[in-house]
Amino acid sequence: MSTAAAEAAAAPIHVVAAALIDADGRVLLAQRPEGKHLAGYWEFPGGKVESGESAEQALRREILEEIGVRVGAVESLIRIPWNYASKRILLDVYRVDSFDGVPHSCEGQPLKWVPAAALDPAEMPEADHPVIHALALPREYLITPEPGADTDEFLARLDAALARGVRLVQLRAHRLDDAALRSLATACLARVRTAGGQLLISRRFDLVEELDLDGVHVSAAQLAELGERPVTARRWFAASCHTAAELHMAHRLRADFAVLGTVAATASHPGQPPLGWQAFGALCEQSSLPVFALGGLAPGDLGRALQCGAQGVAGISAFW
Ligand SMILES: Nc1nc2c([nH]c(=O)n2[C@@H]2O[C@H](COP(=O)(O)OP(=O)(O)OP(=O)(O)O)[C@@H](O)[C@H]2O)c(=O)[nH]1
Ligand SMILES: [Mg+2]
Repeated sequence: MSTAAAEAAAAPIHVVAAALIDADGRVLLAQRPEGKHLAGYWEFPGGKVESGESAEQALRREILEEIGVRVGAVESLIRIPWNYASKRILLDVYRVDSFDGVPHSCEGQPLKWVPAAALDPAEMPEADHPVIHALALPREYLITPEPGADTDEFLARLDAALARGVRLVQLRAHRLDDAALRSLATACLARVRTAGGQLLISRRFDLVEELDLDGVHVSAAQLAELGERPVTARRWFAASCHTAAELHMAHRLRADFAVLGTVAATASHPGQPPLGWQAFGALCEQSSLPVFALGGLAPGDLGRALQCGAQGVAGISAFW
């Protein structure tokens, strides 16, 4: 085999797919036909990029061919490198909220609309599981600073962030005793839930069920010691990562998403050399998880993070 042929053989198959969303927040799924790879599973409509086509052109062509609608604006959602036993794919998924026409089955495949919150990983191909999480996650992830003595002020800041539109919050309180932590977590949870958001707790997976929190966010050091996913599938399991090895470990332990940094220099972690956007983007591309950019960033860095293939931006000081 020539070098070029070997490289082509090693390249993953680029597959584009659409998370087509209707006005009621339901997502369109198509059932894979008998006799094909992953027959019977429900997938996002789409297919392979042909040579000479851009990903977006391929998406528009596939959606017109398979479900007969013209796609409007598209938003890149997540790119998932995935190895099946028989093939390697890059599943490149776009969120499509605007389209012309009524989706219908053009190739005989059964179709159904499923509320985004009810997407069931058990009936979808494994490579699609991170897509379900990417659809459920917002673009901003607030990590609280260590709470001080003034709880009222802390809760007022949280309220202000929720009023600004934050919906995913990690309570990061490492210095409180257990009683104070339980009480603060309960107070935060009530506020976050009222705003329709979700609250994760840093490190303390032992408190998730007890306090009915929405999930846990573990440190990279904890990740290295965990033998398995520490919370049930209905809770979020997130991990802090700094390297490709840690992202890989997060994936192996079935984390739902990762936070990767430090992207820029930050006063809160002065010892950590920043990755910079380029290295951040390269690590994001290799990961099959939704990844938030963290470290020295502000909400205004979202565009840059999305260009790198990130789910969004996470932060403490500039978000608080
Ligand atoms: N369209 C689509 N394909 C997916 C998804 N998830 C996933 O693993 N795949 C895989 O991506 C590959 C590309 O699918 P495809 O629609 O172009 O091709 P196909 O297997 O139907 O075969 P074909 O060569 O006859 O077109 C398949 O192996 C499929 O199993 C998904 O959500 N949507
Ligand atoms: Mg197809």
